[in-house]
Amino acid sequence: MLKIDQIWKVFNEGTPDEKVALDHIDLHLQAGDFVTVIGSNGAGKSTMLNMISGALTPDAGDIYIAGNNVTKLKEHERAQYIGRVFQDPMAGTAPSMTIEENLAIAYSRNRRRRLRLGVTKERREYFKTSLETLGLHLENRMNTLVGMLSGGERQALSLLMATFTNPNILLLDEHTAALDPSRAASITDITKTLVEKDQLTTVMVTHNMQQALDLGNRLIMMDKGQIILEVGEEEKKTLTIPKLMEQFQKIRGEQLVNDAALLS
Ligand SMILES: Nc1ncnc2c1ncn2[C@@H]1O[C@H](COP(=O)(O)OP(=O)(O)OP(=O)(O)O)[C@@H](O)[C@H]1O
Repeated sequence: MLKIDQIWKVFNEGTPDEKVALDHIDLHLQAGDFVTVIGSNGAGKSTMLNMISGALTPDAGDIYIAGNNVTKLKEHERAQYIGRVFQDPMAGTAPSMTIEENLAIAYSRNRRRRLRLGVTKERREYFKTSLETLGLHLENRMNTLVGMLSGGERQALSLLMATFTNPNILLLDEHTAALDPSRAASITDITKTLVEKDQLTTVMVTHNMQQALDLGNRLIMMDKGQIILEVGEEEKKTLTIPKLMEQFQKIRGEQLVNDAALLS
């Protein structure tokens, strides 16, 4: 479903600030794979997500989604393949529109040809049922402006909207990092539910190692622009934070930076 083939990206090439952000990255995901991505600050995690979404283009290498080479497609041209939730709860939704209006926009994406008039009631029922799956009672607040919602509620709505079109790839970019622990836990649960419901192929960047272990069937660790560790389904079931730290030490010959967020 997703094939990242020898991606290379350097920022500020030829200047004193030159930085190799991605150093020949390879990643292949089968349909339904859910990979969690961890790594220290500046490892290249966001750059990799930006490559997949088309926000950045690689200097070398190719990206395939559902068998299509999308390397040269601009972000809006590959939006049909991708759902994305950002760290900032304000980023994925329109605050001056109601919950229902936000959902209607997300629902209509990629459905232009299939959209028929006169299904409003049906659609509203679908929105309600979908909102119920979040367990936040937002189905009773369809006419509330999204700007009035808490960060957690907004992030849950962003997740629902990102998955509405059944994207080929769901990108989660530290989407629980800005929330307090209980709201983050709730969004983690909702993520599990929504991804499992549609068996979405998912790439989730997180600084929270426990979350990286709890979610998904695969895990990768990045460092200095490289994928330095890939953990498959079976191994992931028995993986622990100390084991991960040990692996890092073995590969890099140094301790994983003592980053409080990474270890939270
Ligand atoms: N637009 C840019 N211009 C110049 N350098 C950049 C740019 N974007 C990222 N970088 C650099 O590329 C490297 C990888 O950055 P990236 O944001 O992908 O790391 P990350 O793993 O997501 O880090 P963090 O966990 O801190 O968000 C870093 O050294 C960063 O400073």
